[in-house]
Amino acid sequence: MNPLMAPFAADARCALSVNVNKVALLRNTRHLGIPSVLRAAELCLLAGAQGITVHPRPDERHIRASDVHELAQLMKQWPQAEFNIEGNPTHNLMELVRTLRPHQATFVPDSVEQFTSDHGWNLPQDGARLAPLIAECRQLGVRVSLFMDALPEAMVHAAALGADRVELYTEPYAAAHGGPTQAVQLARYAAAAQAALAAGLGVNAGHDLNRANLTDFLRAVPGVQEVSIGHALIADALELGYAETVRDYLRCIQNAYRPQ
Ligand SMILES: CC(=O)[C@@H](O)[C@H](O)COP(=O)(O)O
Ligand SMILES: NCC(=O)COP(=O)(O)O
Repeated sequence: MNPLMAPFAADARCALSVNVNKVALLRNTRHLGIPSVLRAAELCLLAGAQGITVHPRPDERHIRASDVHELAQLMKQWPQAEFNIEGNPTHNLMELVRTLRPHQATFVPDSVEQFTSDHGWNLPQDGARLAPLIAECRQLGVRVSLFMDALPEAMVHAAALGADRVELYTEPYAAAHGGPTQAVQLARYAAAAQAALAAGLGVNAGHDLNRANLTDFLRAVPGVQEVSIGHALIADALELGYAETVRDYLRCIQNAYRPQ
């Protein structure tokens, strides 16, 4: 085995799920099939990532439905790792979930041509549309996570809909990191996570997390079971390679649980 690929003793408390959207974005600028989304996922898993995330958008600007099918096949070779498919369940997500039954479906309230995700569900307002789709996923054996702003009062509504987890939308924290409002933001996320845990939900987090802001986030926010990271991680990998980059993110997670 290539020594660069030796397994990394990752902290099991918080899984790193690598979002490979941006590999597909680069691939789609030619008709050559490079860089390979499948190979990227495989290299990240070999380096110790505990999951792969994709967010196939309806316009297929990056991840295509065919990528999701191929990745689902690949994931069968990685029984300890999880496959997380994100998207709007009223657009293209449910068809993929019904066919492929990933470990987790993350419901995101994006419009069809959304530039990137920038808000969570509005609960209880969106609840009536979501409840039957959540129930269907759970019947299929697929865990449901709802993409949510860090609003403690909304967590009880997410639990009442039957969701298993929430994914806290972390862009506002990432934007505040290193500035005067970082502590205020972290307190908001900690309160939202506590409310989610108290309501019986698991807690995921993602959007604009990176090597600079990840450890501080996990130190402050209790019970985060999974972070899904794509944009910054794939950008880092262009400089460092997938293996070194994934390991560096796993180190950031480990450091969060070390005594300070
Ligand atoms: C829900 C979420 O935060 C991510 O899925 C993010 O939206 C990635 O999507 P893009 O890669 O299209 O920006
Ligand atoms: N759910 C968030 C995700 O998958 C990746 O978001 P980003 O790191 O690309 O911002």
